[in-house]
Amino acid sequence: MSLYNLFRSSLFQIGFPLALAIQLCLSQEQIFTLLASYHELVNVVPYILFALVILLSQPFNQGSTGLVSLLMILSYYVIQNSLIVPLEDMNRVIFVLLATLLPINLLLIHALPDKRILSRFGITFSLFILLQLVWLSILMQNLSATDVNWLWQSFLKPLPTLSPSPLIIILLSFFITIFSALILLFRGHNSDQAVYITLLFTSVMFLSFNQALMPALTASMAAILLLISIINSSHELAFIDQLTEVPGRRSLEIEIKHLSGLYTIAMIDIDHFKHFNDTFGHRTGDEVLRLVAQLMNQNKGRGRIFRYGGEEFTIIFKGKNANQCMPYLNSLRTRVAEYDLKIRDHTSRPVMGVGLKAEMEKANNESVNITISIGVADSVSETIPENVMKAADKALYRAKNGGRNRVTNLRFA
Ligand SMILES: Nc1nc2c(ncn2[C@@H]2O[C@H](COP(=O)(O)OP(=O)(O)OP(=O)(O)O)[C@@H](O)[C@H]2O)c(=O)[nH]1
Repeated sequence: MSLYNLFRSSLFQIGFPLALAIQLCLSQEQIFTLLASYHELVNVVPYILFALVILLSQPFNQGSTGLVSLLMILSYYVIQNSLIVPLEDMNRVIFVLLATLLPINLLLIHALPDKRILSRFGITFSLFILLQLVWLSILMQNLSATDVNWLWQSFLKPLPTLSPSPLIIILLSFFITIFSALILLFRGHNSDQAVYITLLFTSVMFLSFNQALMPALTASMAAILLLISIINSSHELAFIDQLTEVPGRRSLEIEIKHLSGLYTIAMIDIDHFKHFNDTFGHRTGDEVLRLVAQLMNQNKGRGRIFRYGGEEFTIIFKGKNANQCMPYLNSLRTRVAEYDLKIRDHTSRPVMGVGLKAEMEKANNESVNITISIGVADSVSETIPENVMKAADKALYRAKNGGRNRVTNLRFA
């Protein structure tokens, strides 16, 4: 698995914030000592970071991450301005309502569309949050301290030795965070990652609420991870091909600009792909593109793979001449040709011409094989990267004309 795929895997997206949260809990004493003289500043940092996330979420189309941050900034404001530890009387009501409503609102974001904050949907959700704040303040005015203390002792089961949070709140945060992690694991949207990160750190925050600086530290950690997630998703959108999940044309153009010394460029093209698409449908065609990318990824021969466009891929091998790359490219060609592709989704194919029906029925019972042609050129006789690429393209053209399913290097053709 490449480093890029590792970072993108749901397990990493769940495990990395979890490891950070555990580390934060374990080293809180040392961190508090380190930051003792910057108390005021540390308390302000979450506002700055969440405001930055909200601002960036708009142009980068990460509406859910923006809404998560909006919820966090408001909750953090309530914590800093209305909650005093140790929790007593009315502070207990604020704490319980906040520690209940925040995770539930965050969980709700999993089910909502990923729309920008400055959209009709985003504004409606913001008003919904505001409504809850109004309800909270009305409730506060109508509850007496005696009611609160009775509720606290009878139903919420405080665990003063473990945490300022009552047992029910700890369990609620715990289960909601696990549920969110499962959504991230099985669905894996960007918004799922944002909700999970925030739920995880708010759970830690409510668990160790009475520790100095802990609300500020957990909130800051969550905000930093949200910022990284926004930057990462926009990088992905710009540089990674969404279908095959390998770097796209823009990445290739940048890579080409930086090529020097010895290198080889291979241009790879799926044979008769138009016919394949026409016969089995565009969606099956997409599956083939993903499969070829996957086969290339499994054994890259230390090359970097890009989707050049359409059904064409490029591999750049640094520090190798074309001859040294031939065994790998030939083995890739053979592996693709020998791969028995089962046509899975017949019902979702577009309606096809009558003449293709027989071919389709045949495919219901049998597997299909595809082939690729490859053109190779290196920097031995040509030093300008664009020209090496043109030479590889020319070699690919020769491979196609020579009958396809072959690797051609013009120097040795
Ligand atoms: N399914 C799918 N098809 C694509 C995609 N991008 C390009 N294509 C199709 O790829 C086909 C490329 O066809 P051609 O360039 O004529 O080449 P070919 O049929 O592979 O023929 P040869 O290259 O000569 O073997 C076109 O039908 C495009 O519609 C894509 O992302 N998904």
